[in-house]
Amino acid sequence: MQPVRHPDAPAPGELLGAHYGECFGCGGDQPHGLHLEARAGDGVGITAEFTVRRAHQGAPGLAHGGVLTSALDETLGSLNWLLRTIAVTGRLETDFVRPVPVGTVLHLEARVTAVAGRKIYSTATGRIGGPEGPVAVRADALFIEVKVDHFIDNGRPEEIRAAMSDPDQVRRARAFEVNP
Ligand SMILES: CCCCCCCC(=O)SCCNC(=O)CCNC(=O)[C@H](O)C(C)(C)COP(=O)(O)OP(=O)(O)OC[C@H]1O[C@@H](n2cnc3c(N)ncnc32)[C@H](O)[C@@H]1OP(=O)(O)O
Repeated sequence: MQPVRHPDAPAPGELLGAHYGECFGCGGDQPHGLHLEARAGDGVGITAEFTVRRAHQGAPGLAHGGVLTSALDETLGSLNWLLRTIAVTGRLETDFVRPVPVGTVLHLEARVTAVAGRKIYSTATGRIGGPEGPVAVRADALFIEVKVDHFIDNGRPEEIRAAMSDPDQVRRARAFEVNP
């Protein structure tokens, strides 16, 4: 099925903000995290930027492939905001096309390609040298829709308790509420 942008999705161009302050991908409270900033795009699409820092190296002066995959995963996960669905990564296949030096701004773009029941198919690219620059990484993903209980039942209790007692966190979680 063709993906459908939820009527209450953030407007195109709107900065999405972090879904969880401790998230390695987007959280502001993770000193070595990616601090990825995502914006709603047109249709069921997202754009995001991530600056590769020293803490993200694999080889001298180059980004670690797993970190680049994390940036793609986070960007693809941000598509949840547009579907207003809670979904987790089930499968993620990454192509590394060009090396990415430290200091690079990775310009990411992701979109949902199809939805089939609980399965959400999506694709993403990361470009260097500008939003129209050459593709350095790309990924195809399958996200699976879950209930909020997925996190409550599986997360370590102390973090779950802290998140549930934080009104800001509860407000952010509501943006992902399952469609009525
Ligand atoms: C804004 C938010 C940002 C978030 C960004 C970061 C996103 C993440 O990194 S999330 C963290 C990483 N992911 C995880 O921890 C998920 C761990 N895995 C799980 O919990 C489970 O395997 C889960 C929930 C994905 C699926 O389990 P379950 O709910 O029992 O579903 P299940 O019935 O097995 O599968 C549902 C469908 O998906 C398919 N499926 C599930 N996993 C896969 C897979 N890996 N590959 C292919 N297909 C799969 C099944 O075949 C099934 O298809 P169908 O309906 O056609 O029969």
